[in-house]
Amino acid sequence: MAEPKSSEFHITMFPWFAFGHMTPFLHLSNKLAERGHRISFLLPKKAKPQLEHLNLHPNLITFHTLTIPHVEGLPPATETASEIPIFLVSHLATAMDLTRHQVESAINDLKPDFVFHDFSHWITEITSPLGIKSIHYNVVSAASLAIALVPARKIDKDKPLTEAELMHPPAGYPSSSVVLRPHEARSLTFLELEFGSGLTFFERITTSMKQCDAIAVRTCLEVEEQLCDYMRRQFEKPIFLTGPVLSEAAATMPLEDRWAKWLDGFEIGSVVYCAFGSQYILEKSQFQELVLGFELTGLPFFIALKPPSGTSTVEEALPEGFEERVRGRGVVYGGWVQQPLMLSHPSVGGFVSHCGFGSMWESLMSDCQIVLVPHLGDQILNTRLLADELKVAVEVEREESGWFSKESLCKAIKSVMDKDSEVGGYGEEEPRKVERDIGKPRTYEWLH
Ligand SMILES: O=c1ccn([C@@H]2O[C@H](COP(=O)(O)OP(=O)(O)O[C@H]3OC[C@@H](O)[C@H](O)[C@H]3O)[C@@H](O)[C@H]2O)c(=O)[nH]1
Ligand SMILES: [O-]c1cc(O)cc2[o+]c(-c3ccc(O)cc3)c(O[C@@H]3O[C@H](CO)[C@@H](O)[C@H](O)[C@H]3O)cc12
Repeated sequence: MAEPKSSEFHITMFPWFAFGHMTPFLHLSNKLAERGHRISFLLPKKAKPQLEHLNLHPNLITFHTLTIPHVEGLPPATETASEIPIFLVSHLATAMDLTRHQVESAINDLKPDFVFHDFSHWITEITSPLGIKSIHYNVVSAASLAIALVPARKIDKDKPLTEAELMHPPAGYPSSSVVLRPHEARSLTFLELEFGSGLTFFERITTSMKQCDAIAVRTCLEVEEQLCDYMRRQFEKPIFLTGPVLSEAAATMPLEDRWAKWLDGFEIGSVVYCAFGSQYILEKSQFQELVLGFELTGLPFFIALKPPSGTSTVEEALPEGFEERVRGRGVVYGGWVQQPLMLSHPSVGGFVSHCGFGSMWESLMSDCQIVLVPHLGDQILNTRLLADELKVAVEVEREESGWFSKESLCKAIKSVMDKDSEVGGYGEEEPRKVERDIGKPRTYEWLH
């Protein structure tokens, strides 16, 4: 009699060389390892020491490093997207494609049951002949995918779409609120640009999603049911939803003492925290307007942002006299903080976010009121999802040029933080959060 097939799988992870991708792939690996599955995680050499502390199951999750070849146009020794400006990432995609023979030899040696991948459109040429299932795991919202990266979005390399055409969602797109406004259409022009040698971003991702055995998305039905259904119809294949898959490693560490002590000095739910993710850098004038907007609220605040362009510290970029005026109630910090722990500190009651997909989930899973200031493509769509479709956040009003004033930021913050306001108003006993209760995320299917 044949041996019964083991229900524990061996899975190879091969994410895009950006921390916004490798980190959620590792969180998913932790969840799968919790269920007894074994993971071989392929990543650039330099990324390994930065991710090791997030590996909660070193007995089951093994890192396999890749040597990233040099590609003309990239600074020497570049291995991840966080080391280069955004306009150079296309060359990093070329470098990723050049690791193909290393990936092929790893897969041949490891013989996994599944390969989870995202930006390697060629992976099925390796997995299919070996009978290995490939899963394209998307770490961005279903909204961002459904509006831009589906077969119904007709993109012809030889006839680029105009901004007006890009603004219109593809045929059958199910939402009238998760859409771009006319002046935002340019945020999708990158779809038609080369991403790696000889193919566009659109071609890379849609080829990968068409050829894989199944698509997975880091989302849940409560938040994106219709959009996931649309994706399933577009690609005519199963869509597996993983839920938000947040880091459990982060929750086990304490918040840095200096920040915990500072926050302890304020009333419950009174401090507004602000951060815009790992990539975006504000212009100096917009940075100054932002901090002045916080000053105007009169509320305690903690801003963790990179120094704006043209400066090397946040201190040198602050407006005249700002530090003295907000001393004791406001911090502007130019370094990295433990965001999930900041959001769960009892004194923090508001989060001003760029709505990157990681921050979007962290804000939804926290008790904070949410104010959104999106900057790039998918952040705008995530913002529309939270503010206009789910109505659990408030978006800061911008001018057509993209500029937001200190007054509009202050107005948005006060609208959610003010006890007497319509959205943020206190009920009988507890502060009433903008309606939000997604409880345990519901997924279509989950890899057991
Ligand atoms: O000071 C900080 C700032 C940020 N963070 C963490 O860094 C992560 C940032 O990830 P986000 O997805 O929110 O934003 P990023 O801008 O870094 O990511 C980018 O790539 C992935 C896309 O989905 C995002 O939309 C895009 O903005 C969050 O998990 C957040 O908790 C900190 O821990 N400390
Ligand atoms: O900006 C984006 C707008 C949009 O509508 C869709 C996407 O999709 C993806 C994407 C991410 C992961 C996938 O498996 C598929 C699609 C985006 O990814 C980002 O692309 C950048 C290239 O311009 C890259 O630098 C960044 O690291 C990716 O996270 C962006 C959008």
